[in-house]
Amino acid sequence: MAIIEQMKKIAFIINPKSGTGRKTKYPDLIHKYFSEALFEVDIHFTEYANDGFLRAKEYVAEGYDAVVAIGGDGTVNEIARAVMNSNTALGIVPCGSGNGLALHLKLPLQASAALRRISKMRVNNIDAGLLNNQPFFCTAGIGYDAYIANRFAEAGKRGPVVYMGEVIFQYFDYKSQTYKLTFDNNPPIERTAFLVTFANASQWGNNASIAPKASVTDGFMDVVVMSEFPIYVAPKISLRLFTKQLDKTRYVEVFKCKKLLVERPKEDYVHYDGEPGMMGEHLEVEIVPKVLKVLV
Ligand SMILES: Nc1ncnc2c1ncn2[C@@H]1O[C@H](COP(=O)(O)OP(=O)(O)OP(=O)(O)O)[C@@H](O)[C@H]1O
Repeated sequence: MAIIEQMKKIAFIINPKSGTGRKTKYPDLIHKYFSEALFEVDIHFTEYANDGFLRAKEYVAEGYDAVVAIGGDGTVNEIARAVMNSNTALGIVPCGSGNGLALHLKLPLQASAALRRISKMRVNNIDAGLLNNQPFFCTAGIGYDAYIANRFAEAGKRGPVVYMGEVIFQYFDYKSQTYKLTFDNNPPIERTAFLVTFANASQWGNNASIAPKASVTDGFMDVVVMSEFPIYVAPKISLRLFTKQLDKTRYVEVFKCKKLLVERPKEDYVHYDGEPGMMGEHLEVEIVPKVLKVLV
């Protein structure tokens, strides 16, 4: 961990659509913690999806020391993608529905506390994941969680209540799939799985610890393969998910690797940091060590 000295230029990108709370309070709060004497501050409210990525790229080109994402994991992903492999650090003020990376990094969840922490400008370098070259920083996945991410996006409403509703009601319709998995240089294995999560960090968000032992600085990805389970064990699995013991259930296998090839029956849903997407039957997932500077 190092301290960035003479930190001057910091930008804040606010996603007004993230989570459920209003974002109008942020400019005043930011000016409270980032005095003009010490910081050159710029604030940008996103106007459309991917605006955060494009604006953050401009901040990188303009030599900003940090770009702070004020939003959920989708906003964090957009800005992290833009600043990775540069000298610009990512800051996070979590205000989404899941806040997976912020929770994994144990960052303050409350806005004032998060801004105060960011103003200290402490930097750590973390790994990133690539799913068919699409960067993710927390988790990406296929199977049920990807299906849910896509359903949640289609629901048009945000928030944990809508999300949990999707998780519970879609369970009954979802059919597990068979995947061929090749970890690093090992012989391929086949698994029929309810979901497969590629974890750089431990969290899906909301403290649901899908890969309790995952580290964002170890240069490895934890791959969680969950097989289909009878509905009566769902409460026990949920309990283990929220008590960081999911790896102890017999429906879960965890593999550590740097690279994974997945072959699946057809083009299908994926998610990266909870963002919905569609990809082909061949997937290549890998970890790229220490490519993102984060304010911790
Ligand atoms: N102004 C905007 N209008 C519409 N969509 C936007 C806008 N700005 C950003 N987005 C998109 O909003 C989506 C959701 O944002 P984000 O993930 O930050 O919030 P969330 O879904 O509420 O939180 P979480 O991911 O933690 O559950 C992202 O896909 C992002 O690209």
